[in-house]
Amino acid sequence: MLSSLSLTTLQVEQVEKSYGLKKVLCEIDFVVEPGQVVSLLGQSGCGKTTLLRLIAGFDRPDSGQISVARQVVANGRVFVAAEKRHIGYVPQEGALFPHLNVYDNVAFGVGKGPGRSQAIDRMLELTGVAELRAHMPHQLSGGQQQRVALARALAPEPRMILLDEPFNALDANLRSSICQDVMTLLRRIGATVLLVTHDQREAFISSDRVAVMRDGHIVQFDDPVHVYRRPVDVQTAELVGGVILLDGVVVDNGVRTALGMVPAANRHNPGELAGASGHSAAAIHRCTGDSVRVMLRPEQLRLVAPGQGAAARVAEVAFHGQYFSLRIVLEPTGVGALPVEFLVRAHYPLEYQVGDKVDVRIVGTGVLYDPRGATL
Ligand SMILES: Nc1ncnc2c1ncn2[C@@H]1O[C@H](COP(=O)(O)OP(=O)(O)OP(=O)(O)O)[C@@H](O)[C@H]1O
Repeated sequence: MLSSLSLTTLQVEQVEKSYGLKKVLCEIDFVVEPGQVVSLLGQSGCGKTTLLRLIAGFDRPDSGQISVARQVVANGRVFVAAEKRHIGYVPQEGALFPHLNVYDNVAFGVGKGPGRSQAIDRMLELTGVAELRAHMPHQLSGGQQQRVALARALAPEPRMILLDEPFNALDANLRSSICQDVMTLLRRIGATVLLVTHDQREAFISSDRVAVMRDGHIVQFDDPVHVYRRPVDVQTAELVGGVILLDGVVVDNGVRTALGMVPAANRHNPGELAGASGHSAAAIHRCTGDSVRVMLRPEQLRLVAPGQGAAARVAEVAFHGQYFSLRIVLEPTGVGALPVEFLVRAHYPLEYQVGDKVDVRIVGTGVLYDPRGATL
Protein backbone atom coordinates (compact mmCIF):
# COMPACT_ATOMS: atom_id res chain seq x y z
CA MET A 1 0.00 0.00 0.00
CA LEU A 2 1.39 3.36 -1.11
CA SER A 3 4.87 1.89 -1.46
CA SER A 4 5.28 3.55 -4.87
CA LEU A 5 5.10 7.00 -3.28
CA SER A 6 8.39 6.61 -1.48
CA LEU A 7 10.37 5.68 -4.59
CA THR A 8 9.60 8.65 -6.76
CA THR A 9 11.96 11.37 -7.93
CA LEU A 10 10.68 14.40 -9.81
CA GLN A 11 13.11 16.11 -12.15
CA VAL A 12 12.31 19.36 -13.93
CA GLU A 13 14.93 20.50 -16.45
CA GLN A 14 15.03 23.86 -18.23
CA VAL A 15 11.25 24.04 -18.52
CA GLU A 16 9.75 27.08 -20.26
CA LYS A 17 6.16 28.09 -20.87
CA SER A 18 4.48 31.11 -22.48
CA TYR A 19 0.87 32.06 -22.94
CA GLY A 20 0.76 34.19 -26.10
CA LEU A 21 3.56 36.71 -25.79
CA LYS A 22 3.73 36.39 -22.01
CA LYS A 23 6.54 34.18 -20.73
CA VAL A 24 5.17 32.54 -17.59
CA LEU A 25 7.98 30.07 -16.78
CA CYS A 26 11.68 30.56 -17.53
CA GLU A 27 14.46 27.97 -17.23
CA ILE A 28 12.79 26.07 -14.39
CA ASP A 29 15.25 23.51 -13.09
CA PHE A 30 15.02 21.49 -9.87
CA VAL A 31 14.81 18.00 -8.41
CA VAL A 32 12.52 16.63 -5.71
CA GLU A 33 14.16 13.59 -4.15
CA PRO A 34 12.09 10.55 -3.11
CA GLY A 35 10.12 11.26 0.05
CA GLN A 36 10.95 14.97 0.04
CA VAL A 37 8.44 17.75 0.52
CA VAL A 38 9.20 20.78 -1.64
CA SER A 39 7.20 24.02 -1.62
CA LEU A 40 6.77 26.40 -4.52
CA LEU A 41 6.51 29.75 -2.75
CA GLY A 42 5.74 33.02 -4.48
CA GLN A 43 3.30 35.83 -4.94
CA SER A 44 0.14 35.57 -6.99
CA GLY A 45 0.80 35.29 -10.71
CA CYS A 46 4.45 34.17 -10.48
CA GLY A 47 3.74 30.87 -12.25
CA LYS A 48 3.27 28.32 -9.44
CA THR A 49 0.03 26.77 -10.70
CA THR A 50 1.27 26.74 -14.29
CA LEU A 51 4.31 24.73 -13.21
CA LEU A 52 2.17 22.31 -11.21
CA ARG A 53 -0.14 21.81 -14.20
CA LEU A 54 2.81 20.98 -16.46
CA ILE A 55 4.02 18.38 -13.95
CA ALA A 56 0.53 16.91 -13.54
CA GLY A 57 0.18 16.65 -17.33
CA PHE A 58 -2.74 19.10 -17.72
CA ASP A 59 -0.62 21.25 -20.04
CA ARG A 60 2.56 20.94 -22.15
CA PRO A 61 5.84 22.79 -21.64
CA ASP A 62 7.13 24.76 -24.67
CA SER A 63 10.61 23.36 -24.04
CA GLY A 64 12.58 21.48 -21.41
CA GLN A 65 11.91 18.12 -19.85
CA ILE A 66 9.95 16.67 -16.92
CA SER A 67 10.67 13.19 -15.53
CA VAL A 68 8.80 11.28 -12.82
CA ALA A 69 10.46 8.22 -11.28
CA ARG A 70 13.24 8.64 -13.89
CA GLN A 71 10.75 8.26 -16.77
CA VAL A 72 10.38 11.19 -19.13
CA VAL A 73 6.75 12.36 -19.06
CA ALA A 74 7.18 15.56 -21.10
CA ASN A 75 9.77 16.94 -23.52
CA GLY A 76 9.88 17.94 -27.20
CA ARG A 77 9.03 14.40 -28.34
CA VAL A 78 7.24 12.74 -25.41
CA PHE A 79 3.97 13.68 -23.71
CA VAL A 80 2.48 11.22 -21.24
CA ALA A 81 -1.21 11.98 -20.55
CA ALA A 82 -2.18 13.09 -17.03
CA GLU A 83 -4.04 9.88 -16.18
CA LYS A 84 -1.00 7.78 -17.11
CA ARG A 85 1.44 9.73 -14.92
CA HIS A 86 0.07 8.31 -11.65
CA ILE A 87 0.35 11.66 -9.91
CA GLY A 88 -2.12 12.66 -7.18
CA TYR A 89 -3.42 16.21 -7.45
CA VAL A 90 -5.20 18.13 -4.69
CA PRO A 91 -6.57 21.35 -6.20
CA GLN A 92 -7.41 24.59 -4.40
CA GLU A 93 -10.42 24.11 -2.12
CA GLY A 94 -10.46 20.35 -2.63
CA ALA A 95 -13.02 20.39 -5.45
CA LEU A 96 -14.90 17.27 -4.32
CA PHE A 97 -17.66 15.93 -6.56
CA PRO A 98 -20.74 17.52 -4.95
CA HIS A 99 -23.14 14.73 -5.95
CA LEU A 100 -20.98 11.91 -4.49
CA ASN A 101 -20.65 11.05 -0.81
CA VAL A 102 -17.27 10.82 0.91
CA TYR A 103 -16.80 7.11 0.15
CA ASP A 104 -17.63 7.51 -3.53
CA ASN A 105 -15.42 10.57 -3.85
CA VAL A 106 -12.46 8.60 -2.48
CA ALA A 107 -13.36 5.53 -4.56
CA PHE A 108 -13.60 7.56 -7.78
CA GLY A 109 -10.12 6.98 -9.20
CA VAL A 110 -9.46 3.55 -7.70
CA GLY A 111 -9.34 0.80 -10.33
CA LYS A 112 -11.62 -2.24 -10.10
CA GLY A 113 -9.95 -5.33 -8.74
CA PRO A 114 -9.44 -7.43 -5.65
CA GLY A 115 -8.78 -5.48 -2.48
CA ARG A 116 -10.49 -2.35 -3.84
CA SER A 117 -12.83 -1.74 -0.92
CA GLN A 118 -10.10 -2.54 1.65
CA ALA A 119 -7.83 0.00 -0.05
CA ILE A 120 -10.53 2.68 0.12
CA ASP A 121 -11.31 1.85 3.75
CA ARG A 122 -7.64 2.09 4.66
CA MET A 123 -7.38 5.49 3.02
CA LEU A 124 -10.48 6.77 4.84
CA GLU A 125 -8.93 5.58 8.14
CA LEU A 126 -5.53 7.03 7.36
CA THR A 127 -6.92 10.50 6.68
CA GLY A 128 -9.31 10.38 9.66
CA VAL A 129 -12.58 10.60 7.70
CA ALA A 130 -13.83 6.99 8.01
CA GLU A 131 -16.78 8.03 10.16
CA LEU A 132 -17.88 10.54 7.54
CA ARG A 133 -18.06 8.02 4.71
CA ALA A 134 -21.79 8.53 4.08
CA HIS A 135 -21.69 12.34 4.31
CA MET A 136 -22.11 14.56 1.28
CA PRO A 137 -19.44 17.26 0.67
CA HIS A 138 -21.75 20.13 1.72
CA GLN A 139 -22.13 18.46 5.14
CA LEU A 140 -18.38 18.67 5.82
CA SER A 141 -16.26 21.43 7.35
CA GLY A 142 -13.48 22.97 5.26
CA GLY A 143 -10.85 20.89 7.05
CA GLN A 144 -12.81 17.65 6.57
CA GLN A 145 -13.23 18.43 2.87
CA GLN A 146 -9.47 18.85 2.52
CA ARG A 147 -8.86 15.48 4.20
CA VAL A 148 -11.31 13.80 1.83
CA ALA A 149 -9.64 15.51 -1.14
CA LEU A 150 -6.32 14.17 0.10
CA ALA A 151 -7.77 10.68 0.57
CA ARG A 152 -9.14 10.82 -2.97
CA ALA A 153 -5.75 11.86 -4.37
CA LEU A 154 -3.89 9.14 -2.41
CA ALA A 155 -6.33 6.27 -2.96
CA PRO A 156 -5.15 5.29 -6.48
CA GLU A 157 -1.61 4.93 -5.01
CA PRO A 158 0.00 7.73 -7.02
CA ARG A 159 3.74 8.07 -7.52
CA MET A 160 3.75 11.55 -6.04
CA ILE A 161 1.35 14.18 -4.72
CA LEU A 162 0.87 17.75 -5.95
CA LEU A 163 -0.95 20.11 -3.61
CA ASP A 164 -2.15 23.43 -5.07
CA GLU A 165 -2.75 25.85 -2.19
CA PRO A 166 -4.85 23.16 -0.52
CA PHE A 167 -5.45 25.10 2.70
CA ASN A 168 -6.48 28.41 1.14
CA ALA A 169 -10.15 28.18 1.97
CA LEU A 170 -9.54 27.55 5.68
CA ASP A 171 -9.40 30.28 8.27
CA ALA A 172 -5.99 31.16 9.69
CA ASN A 173 -6.09 29.03 12.89
CA LEU A 174 -7.52 25.93 11.26
CA ARG A 175 -5.17 26.38 8.35
CA SER A 176 -1.93 25.86 10.24
CA SER A 177 -3.23 22.89 12.27
CA ILE A 178 -4.71 21.13 9.20
CA CYS A 179 -1.52 21.85 7.27
CA GLN A 180 0.57 20.25 10.01
CA ASP A 181 -1.78 17.23 10.23
CA VAL A 182 -1.73 16.62 6.50
CA MET A 183 2.02 17.00 6.26
CA THR A 184 2.58 14.63 9.19
CA LEU A 185 0.42 12.07 7.39
CA LEU A 186 2.24 12.51 4.08
CA ARG A 187 5.60 12.17 5.83
CA ARG A 188 4.46 9.02 7.61
CA ILE A 189 3.69 7.34 4.32
CA GLY A 190 6.92 8.66 2.77
CA ALA A 191 5.19 10.60 0.00
CA THR A 192 7.12 12.74 -2.48
CA VAL A 193 5.24 16.03 -2.37
CA LEU A 194 5.20 19.32 -4.23
CA LEU A 195 3.16 21.98 -2.41
CA VAL A 196 2.15 25.29 -3.97
CA THR A 197 1.67 28.08 -1.48
CA HIS A 198 2.00 31.83 -1.12
CA ASP A 199 2.19 31.46 2.66
CA GLN A 200 5.75 31.50 3.94
CA ARG A 201 4.83 29.88 7.27
CA GLU A 202 3.16 26.98 5.48
CA ALA A 203 6.22 26.52 3.26
CA PHE A 204 8.60 26.58 6.22
CA ILE A 205 6.56 24.22 8.43
CA SER A 206 6.05 21.66 5.69
CA SER A 207 9.12 21.52 3.54
CA ASP A 208 12.57 20.05 3.18
CA ARG A 209 13.27 22.54 0.41
CA VAL A 210 11.59 25.77 -0.65
CA ALA A 211 11.62 26.94 -4.28
CA VAL A 212 11.10 30.70 -4.18
CA MET A 213 9.45 31.81 -7.44
CA ARG A 214 9.29 35.28 -8.93
CA ASP A 215 8.16 36.33 -12.41
CA GLY A 216 8.42 32.80 -13.76
CA HIS A 217 11.88 32.10 -12.33
CA ILE A 218 13.02 30.05 -9.35
CA VAL A 219 15.23 32.61 -7.63
CA GLN A 220 16.25 30.39 -4.70
CA PHE A 221 15.97 26.65 -4.07
CA ASP A 222 17.14 26.00 -0.56
CA ASP A 223 16.27 24.60 2.83
CA PRO A 224 13.83 26.77 4.81
CA VAL A 225 16.41 28.01 7.32
CA HIS A 226 18.69 29.27 4.55
CA VAL A 227 15.80 30.92 2.71
CA TYR A 228 15.00 32.83 5.91
CA ARG A 229 18.51 33.49 7.16
CA ARG A 230 20.31 33.97 3.85
CA PRO A 231 17.78 35.05 1.26
CA VAL A 232 19.15 35.49 -2.23
CA ASP A 233 18.06 39.13 -2.44
CA VAL A 234 16.06 41.74 -0.55
CA GLN A 235 12.81 40.88 -2.35
CA THR A 236 13.10 37.28 -1.18
CA ALA A 237 13.98 38.46 2.32
CA GLU A 238 10.78 40.52 2.38
CA LEU A 239 8.67 37.68 1.01
CA VAL A 240 9.59 35.37 3.88
CA GLY A 241 9.67 37.61 6.94
CA GLY A 242 10.19 40.96 8.61
CA VAL A 243 13.19 42.87 7.36
CA ILE A 244 15.34 45.68 8.73
CA LEU A 245 17.43 47.27 6.02
CA LEU A 246 20.31 49.56 6.84
CA ASP A 247 22.58 51.52 4.54
CA GLY A 248 26.20 50.87 5.36
CA VAL A 249 29.82 51.07 4.33
CA VAL A 250 32.09 48.04 4.48
CA VAL A 251 35.10 48.48 6.75
CA ASP A 252 37.70 45.95 7.89
CA ASN A 253 35.71 44.14 10.53
CA GLY A 254 32.11 44.59 9.42
CA VAL A 255 29.78 47.26 8.12
CA ARG A 256 29.36 50.74 9.60
CA THR A 257 25.68 51.64 9.89
CA ALA A 258 23.36 53.89 11.84
CA LEU A 259 23.10 51.05 14.37
CA GLY A 260 26.87 50.97 14.79
CA MET A 261 29.17 48.24 13.51
CA VAL A 262 27.27 45.26 12.17
CA PRO A 263 29.15 41.99 11.80
CA ALA A 264 28.21 40.86 8.33
CA ALA A 265 28.27 37.92 5.98
CA ASN A 266 27.40 37.54 2.37
CA ARG A 267 25.11 34.77 1.23
CA HIS A 268 27.85 32.44 0.15
CA ASN A 269 29.65 32.44 3.47
CA PRO A 270 29.77 29.14 5.25
CA GLY A 271 28.71 28.94 8.88
CA GLU A 272 25.87 30.25 10.98
CA LEU A 273 24.93 33.90 10.95
CA ALA A 274 24.66 34.22 14.72
CA GLY A 275 27.82 35.57 16.30
CA ALA A 276 30.49 37.65 14.67
CA SER A 277 33.03 35.10 13.52
CA GLY A 278 36.26 35.53 11.57
CA HIS A 279 34.86 34.20 8.32
CA SER A 280 32.57 37.21 7.96
CA ALA A 281 35.36 39.71 7.84
CA ALA A 282 37.33 37.59 5.36
CA ALA A 283 34.40 37.18 3.01
CA ILE A 284 33.49 40.84 2.89
CA HIS A 285 37.07 42.08 2.80
CA ARG A 286 37.00 42.44 -0.97
CA CYS A 287 34.12 44.91 -0.63
CA THR A 288 35.93 47.27 1.78
CA GLY A 289 34.87 50.88 1.18
CA ASP A 290 31.76 49.86 -0.79
CA SER A 291 28.30 51.11 -0.02
CA VAL A 292 26.03 48.16 0.78
CA ARG A 293 22.69 47.32 2.30
CA VAL A 294 22.61 45.18 5.41
CA MET A 295 19.60 43.01 6.16
CA LEU A 296 18.68 42.02 9.70
CA ARG A 297 15.64 40.14 10.98
CA PRO A 298 13.60 41.96 13.68
CA GLU A 299 14.44 39.32 16.27
CA GLN A 300 18.11 40.23 15.88
CA LEU A 301 17.53 43.55 17.63
CA ARG A 302 17.50 43.78 21.42
CA LEU A 303 16.60 46.71 23.59
CA VAL A 304 19.37 47.05 26.17
CA ALA A 305 20.44 49.28 29.05
CA PRO A 306 21.67 52.81 28.23
CA GLY A 307 25.24 52.90 27.00
CA GLN A 308 25.20 49.35 25.66
CA GLY A 309 23.96 49.99 22.11
CA ALA A 310 22.83 52.64 19.64
CA ALA A 311 20.70 55.41 21.17
CA ALA A 312 17.03 55.39 20.16
CA ARG A 313 13.59 56.16 21.45
CA VAL A 314 10.23 54.40 21.55
CA ALA A 315 7.87 56.13 19.08
CA GLU A 316 4.85 53.81 19.28
CA VAL A 317 3.63 50.75 21.15
CA ALA A 318 1.02 48.30 19.78
CA PHE A 319 -0.46 45.34 21.66
CA HIS A 320 -0.92 42.12 19.63
CA GLY A 321 -2.03 39.71 22.36
CA GLN A 322 1.01 37.42 22.50
CA TYR A 323 3.46 40.30 22.22
CA PHE A 324 3.89 44.05 21.84
CA SER A 325 5.45 45.69 18.82
CA LEU A 326 7.48 48.79 19.47
CA ARG A 327 8.33 51.27 16.76
CA ILE A 328 11.86 52.38 17.52
CA VAL A 329 13.48 55.46 16.01
CA LEU A 330 17.25 55.82 16.13
CA GLU A 331 18.78 59.09 17.29
CA PRO A 332 20.50 60.75 14.30
CA THR A 333 24.20 59.79 14.08
CA GLY A 334 25.19 61.27 10.75
CA VAL A 335 25.57 57.77 9.26
CA GLY A 336 22.83 57.06 6.74
CA ALA A 337 20.89 59.93 5.21
CA LEU A 338 17.39 59.14 6.45
CA PRO A 339 15.98 58.65 9.96
CA VAL A 340 16.11 54.94 10.73
CA GLU A 341 13.13 53.27 12.34
CA PHE A 342 12.00 49.70 12.76
CA LEU A 343 9.70 47.44 14.73
CA VAL A 344 10.90 45.35 17.67
CA ARG A 345 8.86 42.75 19.52
CA ALA A 346 8.65 42.76 23.32
CA HIS A 347 6.75 40.55 25.76
CA TYR A 348 4.57 41.15 28.79
CA PRO A 349 5.23 42.81 31.21
CA LEU A 350 6.29 45.70 29.03
CA GLU A 351 9.08 47.83 30.48
CA TYR A 352 8.78 50.66 27.96
CA GLN A 353 6.38 53.38 26.99
CA VAL A 354 6.17 55.91 24.18
CA GLY A 355 8.91 58.52 24.47
CA ASP A 356 11.34 56.35 26.49
CA LYS A 357 14.98 56.45 25.53
CA VAL A 358 16.40 53.01 24.84
CA ASP A 359 19.55 51.52 23.40
CA VAL A 360 19.47 48.98 20.60
CA ARG A 361 21.96 46.18 20.10
CA ILE A 362 22.33 43.71 17.25
CA VAL A 363 22.55 39.99 17.85
CA GLY A 364 24.24 37.88 15.18
CA THR A 365 25.30 39.00 11.73
CA GLY A 366 23.61 40.91 8.96
CA VAL A 367 23.44 39.77 5.35
CA LEU A 368 24.97 42.02 2.73
CA TYR A 369 23.41 43.09 -0.53
CA ASP A 370 24.45 45.65 -3.09
CA PRO A 371 22.64 49.00 -2.96
CA ARG A 372 19.94 47.67 -5.35
CA GLY A 373 19.18 44.79 -2.99
CA ALA A 374 20.82 42.06 -5.07
CA THR A 375 23.25 39.41 -3.87
CA LEU A 376 26.84 40.49 -3.45
N1 LIG B 1 -4.40 29.48 -19.60
C1 LIG B 1 -3.80 30.66 -19.51
N2 LIG B 1 -3.84 31.56 -20.51
C2 LIG B 1 -3.23 32.76 -20.43
N3 LIG B 1 -2.53 33.17 -19.36
C3 LIG B 1 -2.46 32.34 -18.31
C4 LIG B 1 -3.08 31.05 -18.32
N4 LIG B 1 -2.83 30.43 -17.13
C5 LIG B 1 -2.08 31.32 -16.42
N5 LIG B 1 -1.85 32.46 -17.12
C6 LIG B 1 -1.05 33.61 -16.67
O1 LIG B 1 0.20 33.12 -16.26
C7 LIG B 1 0.68 33.81 -15.11
C8 LIG B 1 0.97 32.80 -14.01
O2 LIG B 1 -0.25 32.25 -13.55
P1 LIG B 1 -0.30 31.12 -12.42
O3 LIG B 1 -1.72 30.75 -12.21
O4 LIG B 1 0.65 30.05 -12.78
O5 LIG B 1 0.27 31.93 -11.17
P2 LIG B 1 0.26 31.53 -9.62
O6 LIG B 1 1.62 31.87 -9.12
O7 LIG B 1 -0.21 30.14 -9.45
O8 LIG B 1 -0.82 32.55 -9.06
P3 LIG B 1 -1.91 32.35 -7.85
O9 LIG B 1 -1.09 32.27 -6.59
O10 LIG B 1 -2.72 33.61 -7.95
O11 LIG B 1 -2.69 31.11 -8.15
C9 LIG B 1 -0.38 34.82 -14.75
O12 LIG B 1 0.01 36.07 -15.30
C10 LIG B 1 -1.63 34.28 -15.44
O13 LIG B 1 -2.49 35.34 -15.78
